[in-house]
Amino acid sequence: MFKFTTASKNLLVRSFSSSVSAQGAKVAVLGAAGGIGQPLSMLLKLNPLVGDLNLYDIANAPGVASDLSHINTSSTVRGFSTEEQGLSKALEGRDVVVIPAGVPRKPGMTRDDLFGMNAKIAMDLSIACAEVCPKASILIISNPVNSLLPLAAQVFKNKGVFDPKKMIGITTLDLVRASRFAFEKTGKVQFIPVIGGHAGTTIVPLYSQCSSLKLSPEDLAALVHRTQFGGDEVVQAKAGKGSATLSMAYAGARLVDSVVRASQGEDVVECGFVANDTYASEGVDYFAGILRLGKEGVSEILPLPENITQLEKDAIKAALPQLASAAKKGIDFVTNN
Ligand SMILES: NC(=O)C1=CN([C@@H]2O[C@H](COP(=O)(O)OP(=O)(O)OC[C@H]3O[C@@H](n4cnc5c(N)ncnc54)[C@H](O)[C@@H]3O)[C@@H](O)[C@H]2O)C=CC1
Ligand SMILES: O=C([O-])CC(=O)C(=O)O
Repeated sequence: MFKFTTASKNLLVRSFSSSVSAQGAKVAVLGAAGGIGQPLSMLLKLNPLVGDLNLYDIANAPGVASDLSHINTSSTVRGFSTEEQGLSKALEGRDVVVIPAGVPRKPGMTRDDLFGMNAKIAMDLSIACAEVCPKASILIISNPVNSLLPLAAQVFKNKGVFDPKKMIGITTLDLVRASRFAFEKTGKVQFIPVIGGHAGTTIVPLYSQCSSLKLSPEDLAALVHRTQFGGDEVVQAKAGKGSATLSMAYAGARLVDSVVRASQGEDVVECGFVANDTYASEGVDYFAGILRLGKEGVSEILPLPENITQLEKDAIKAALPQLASAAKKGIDFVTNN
């Protein structure tokens, strides 16, 4: 007969022990059956702060939900398909909506090349969110983030429900990469802010904030480049079978956890791509900043650290025109469709 080890007993008890989860956050994942959606949904099922998880996809969300619903944590999981108002039902009463719905890159493509395929998906999902759960935190994973976050914001603006504190384009994977790549040099896990946007040279890691990192200019340049093109590294390694999914699921689950913890009163700092007027004088209205999260979403966009380097300042400057045109592309799509 099977005997419980102490470790397995602990796991069993921990799985059921959270009293938070019974009333925990109500989260929806849109695109939940995909490469990111499935592991992300699993990580959310394992998070005791998430009490109720709705999974929506154009294919197989009920199957994924049925599978996850057997995991012995106390949250409930339900799956919704496109039939019978599935999307609206999935969004009812949500505190947080995470959106990894959309097509991923293949080698040779930029994230911007996905715009033609993913803009309509993002627009349809944003319209549903604006109509059903306008007060939820909307966290957008789908690429190109630099265009799709402004697109979703414009949908909410047109419907008169846009709250800049509640809509974040997820750049957390850039922070996860920066932290990991610096760890490979220093042996220490540290929070390294990454600002700007989420595509190539718009990704600006602030390695100046990693005090233990001592690198030659050449090695620092290589580290910055690896961080900016970490997504391409995975796309090439997967050789036509998609882009980062598992690390993205981890990063997405971390941001959801941060938003939920902040909503419960914890002081949490993350970075994310948001409506941000720091560079408005240069025509940039959306910029990934260092965010303090609070009970109502983004409570403050923190000023950039005073000791950022000239190289980092130059990188921000170089990102601005790209960010302005990417945002315009998203906004124009809403105007023209
Ligand atoms: N922000 C970031 O750091 C990252 C963003 N991404 C992006 O995330 C997106 C998803 O990537 P994967 O999960 O690998 O792709 P995938 O193709 O494995 O999954 C996408 C899922 O979206 C679903 N879907 C498509 N249209 C939909 C709609 N209208 N409503 C609901 N679901 C719909 C599909 O059925 C599929 O299950 C891509 O655009 C990718 O570029 C990927 C990695 C990192
Ligand atoms: O590179 C991609 O297409 C997916 C992505 O955004 C990332 O991994 O950072």
